[in-house]
Amino acid sequence: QFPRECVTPAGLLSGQCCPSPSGLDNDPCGFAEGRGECVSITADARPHGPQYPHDGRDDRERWPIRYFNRTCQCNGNFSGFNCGRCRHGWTGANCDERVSVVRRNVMQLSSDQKRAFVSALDQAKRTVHPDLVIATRRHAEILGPDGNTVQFENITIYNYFVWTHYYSVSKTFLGAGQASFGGVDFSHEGPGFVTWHRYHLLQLERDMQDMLQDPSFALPYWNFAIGGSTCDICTDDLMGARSSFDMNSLSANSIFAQWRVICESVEDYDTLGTICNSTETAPIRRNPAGNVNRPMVQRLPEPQDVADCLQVNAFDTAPYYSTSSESFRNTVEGYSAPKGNYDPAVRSLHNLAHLFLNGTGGQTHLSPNDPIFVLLHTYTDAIFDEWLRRQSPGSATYPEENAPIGHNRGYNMVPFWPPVTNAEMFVMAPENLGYSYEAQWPGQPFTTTEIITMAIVAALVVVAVVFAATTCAVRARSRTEGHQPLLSDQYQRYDDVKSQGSSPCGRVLHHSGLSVSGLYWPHGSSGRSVGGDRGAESAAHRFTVRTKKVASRAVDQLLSGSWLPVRNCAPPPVPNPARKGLLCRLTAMDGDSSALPDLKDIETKLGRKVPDSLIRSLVGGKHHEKSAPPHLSNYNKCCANSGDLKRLESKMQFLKQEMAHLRAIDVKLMQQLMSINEGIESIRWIIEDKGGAASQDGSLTGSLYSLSDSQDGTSLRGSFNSLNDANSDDLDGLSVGSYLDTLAEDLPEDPSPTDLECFTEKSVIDGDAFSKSPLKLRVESDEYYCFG
Ligand SMILES: O=C(O)c1cc2cc(O)c(O)cc2[nH]1
Repeated sequence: QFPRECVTPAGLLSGQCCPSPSGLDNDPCGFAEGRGECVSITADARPHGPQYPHDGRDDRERWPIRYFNRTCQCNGNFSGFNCGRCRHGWTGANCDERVSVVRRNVMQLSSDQKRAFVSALDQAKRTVHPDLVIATRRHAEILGPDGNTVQFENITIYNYFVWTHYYSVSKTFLGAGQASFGGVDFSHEGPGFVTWHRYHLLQLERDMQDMLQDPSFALPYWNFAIGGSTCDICTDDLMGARSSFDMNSLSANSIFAQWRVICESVEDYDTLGTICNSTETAPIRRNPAGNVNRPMVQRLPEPQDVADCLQVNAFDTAPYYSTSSESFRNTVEGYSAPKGNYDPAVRSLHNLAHLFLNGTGGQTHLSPNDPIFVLLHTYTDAIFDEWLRRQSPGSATYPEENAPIGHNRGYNMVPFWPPVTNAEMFVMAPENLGYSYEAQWPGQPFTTTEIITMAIVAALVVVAVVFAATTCAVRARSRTEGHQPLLSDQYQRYDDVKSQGSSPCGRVLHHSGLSVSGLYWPHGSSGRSVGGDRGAESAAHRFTVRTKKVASRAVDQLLSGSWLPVRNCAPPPVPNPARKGLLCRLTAMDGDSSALPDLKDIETKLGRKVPDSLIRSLVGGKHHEKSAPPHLSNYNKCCANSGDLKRLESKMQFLKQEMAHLRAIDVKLMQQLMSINEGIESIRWIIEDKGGAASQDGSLTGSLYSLSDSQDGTSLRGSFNSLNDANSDDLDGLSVGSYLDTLAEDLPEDPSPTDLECFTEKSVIDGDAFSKSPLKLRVESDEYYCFG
């Protein structure tokens, strides 16, 4: 906590700690070289939160004024208790060269790197700190019984790391015979949690760099958010496996089995007012996932917890304590649920990782004794740094006052020396502190902008698909019509195609209303709105509902190949044999020319030619397929009779009906186009409104997948259902990619028309769901599209 050279009786009495980096007298803080000067310490005097009601009783109040009130203030990038070194991130004789280290995932280190790291920790555990010593008595007793024997002692680099943590969390001693006050914590349960531990790690890293004489040494991190109940770093090449003999101990093959903890005598500290010293006692205890009394701490945090936590925007919220809700700090610390809501029963992220260790690492006054602490906290710091990177908060984001004692922005963090405030650590590490993390962050839900972009792209795809399908259908129809005038031509039903045995899809086509209806969006049928609200639909809601319907059916139909029949099932182009040949055939029917109409006469009356298809149909009706090619001259021999004329009239009547039906289909097509247009308008509405359905949940899950649909007809491979089920949306939380993966897995590689036909019949037509579905009506209606 304090430089060795400052803790003399004279130094303590003077309250000044301004050593010289060169060891020269009268050169405090390297003043002669322009490094720094000795100045009065500014201690935070702003009000702290109500948690601590014992002002004046604790040595840590207004740190470090109780011990020293003057320190070195260093110029430029000079730093350290005597301005003899550089600020973090700088190096060189003049501290004007940038330097940075990379903290990496400990699991991804090579065997040699792991060995080097473990060895470095062990060396730190055995190497006396070169500069700092620790107080072993409270300030009131710091000069010893004789008033001249300072109560400080040396401590190793690693134990100093342990001790500082202990000192920051220890209770306030209120006097012999009185219970110590535990409602105080200078490094936890407040905004300073992240800044305090950041500096704590920086100091250890720097001390180890000096010890190793390796400025590139970087502390690795443990990604503890891996879920499950396995401690992956608890192996003998890293932090120590479990002992085969004692499940609470470390394997004898681990170097850490030799370590002994400090600061265990918490009873003494609290009742006698003593302070932890450097005396090592018992081995480390650890039993990962072994707390049988608390199932909640038997599993590590999940990756999603980190993603969720990073989505919490506010750094901290009043009362800036362990009860804060919607606070990033309280969430990463682990007193809130990962999404930020405070729940006293919850332990998540950092806290959960501590408690998971279930032993030395799970008790605040002891936890750094387990070296896992280092890795656990570097990862916590990495999350903090990622949050800083995403949010780019100004210093004002950090509360200036009313945080628990020790946690205000300007408070000097206890018990570090030289004084360093929380604010100084509330900065992005790569730019300001000379280190960065090589880390990948779990996927996050989509931002509003991303959702809008995806909605637009999805809508455009749907529009393109619908247009393509429509064009295809129209082309197929026009091919059928052979570019002949509708009124005078036989319009060939797809049923006919099937009956001619030309397409196995014929039956499917007959039931095509199922999917054709899916392309229509009657206002009255959009049914349930999000969350079951049956109130008036907003434009955004209509858009999302429709986007979902169309997208789901488009995906279903495209993936199942049921749109392919637009190509496959379109009636094959009617061969266009020479008209002359056809007429000849008419006259060659067993010589029964009286059975045939006088087509030429009819043509004259109508003022136009009799369509080929009609002629063909007349020929077919007579079943004279094998007739020899007739000659046109024979045609003139044909005589009309009234029976034929009646047949012709009824044919024409039928054609008129068909025409009317076709017009109805054209109207429906127009309706589709209008609906698409409406969808586009809705998108525009969302973009202009900036709120809308897309931001209701702030995620794709919320805006696209939680859509509802009143139409719950069964669909091919069930994908229709999963997209449309209003009440149990199985897709919540799934990505589009994984949903499509699922679809793709479900589908046969090459769905044949026969598959489709069978499926349509069994699952759709006969199924109970179908009989209840409003789609049934459409299935029964005549449609000419091939949407299966
Ligand atoms: O109970 C907790 O939430 C808990 C335990 C524990 C131990 C530790 O060393 C910490 O730094 C935090 C902490 N929280």
